[in-house]
Amino acid sequence: MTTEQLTEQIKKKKSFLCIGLDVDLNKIPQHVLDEEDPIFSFNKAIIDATHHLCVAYKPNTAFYEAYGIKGWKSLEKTIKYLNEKYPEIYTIADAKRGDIGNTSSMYAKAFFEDLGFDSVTVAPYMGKDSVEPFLAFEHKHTIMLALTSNEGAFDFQTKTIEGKELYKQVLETSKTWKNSKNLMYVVGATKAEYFADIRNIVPDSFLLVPGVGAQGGNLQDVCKYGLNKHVGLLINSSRGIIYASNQTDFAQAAANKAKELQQEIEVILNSHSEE
Ligand SMILES: O=C(O)c1cc(=O)[nH]c(=O)n1[C@@H]1O[C@H](COP(=O)(O)O)[C@@H](O)[C@H]1O
Repeated sequence: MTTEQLTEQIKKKKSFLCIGLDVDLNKIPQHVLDEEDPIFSFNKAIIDATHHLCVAYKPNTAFYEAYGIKGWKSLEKTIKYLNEKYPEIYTIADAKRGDIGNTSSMYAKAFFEDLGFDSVTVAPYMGKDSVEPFLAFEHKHTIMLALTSNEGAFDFQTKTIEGKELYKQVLETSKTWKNSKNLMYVVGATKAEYFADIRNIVPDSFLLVPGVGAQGGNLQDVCKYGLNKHVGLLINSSRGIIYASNQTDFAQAAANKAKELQQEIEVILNSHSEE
């Protein structure tokens, strides 16, 4: 999916919500555990109940890899279901990959070609030749970690090196890479005070913003400086939506939580379009 198509969906659905499918078998309702493929059954119910309220889903691959081959199969079934039943939905494989060039090419092939995701998250630590193999894929996006939501973001990302914070250097340098038009960036919702500076460096890029809900980030604070003229934001919530209930009403409870966020987003979008 192109960024233009994603923006169209955001305007049509009045939502830039991304729902994180971080499925933990210890947290899902007991009756779903009796199904043949509990992870897929859980995802399918959540997707069917929430697809009209969001524009994207982001399975974090750790939650699938943790269950071995079975987990990987559940991930494959989930992305296939999304691509077949809801082709208008944008999909993100949250895998945080990145390695020497030929290895990165294989990671890109796995997520873009084999599984058929629209995008994948990557870490920038290994530099240009570790990210460019992902960027080579036409109509696919590489979502690079810029300033993450966790406390450890202050260990390296905000450190000043040769007069500039590292996360700023990552953003600036990545703009010089081949096919950089295929880049999006991860910025944590817990880092709202950094959005103005980030938007100065990447005014037109999409930002994937995790950390609202369970991690305490605030939607209004993020939107104040995070929005750009095309909207340019995807706000992710995982636990705050999918574990709203662990009873038989779990899918409806997730939809209610998603609806709360979507309505908040709709108000923001309406006032943004009037500016
Ligand atoms: O790349 C990410 O999505 C990510 C980056 C980041 O800085 N912080 C962060 O929480 N994430 C992911 O976003 C999701 C957040 O989940 P919740 O805190 O449950 O909403 C998890 O899958 C995290 O791995």
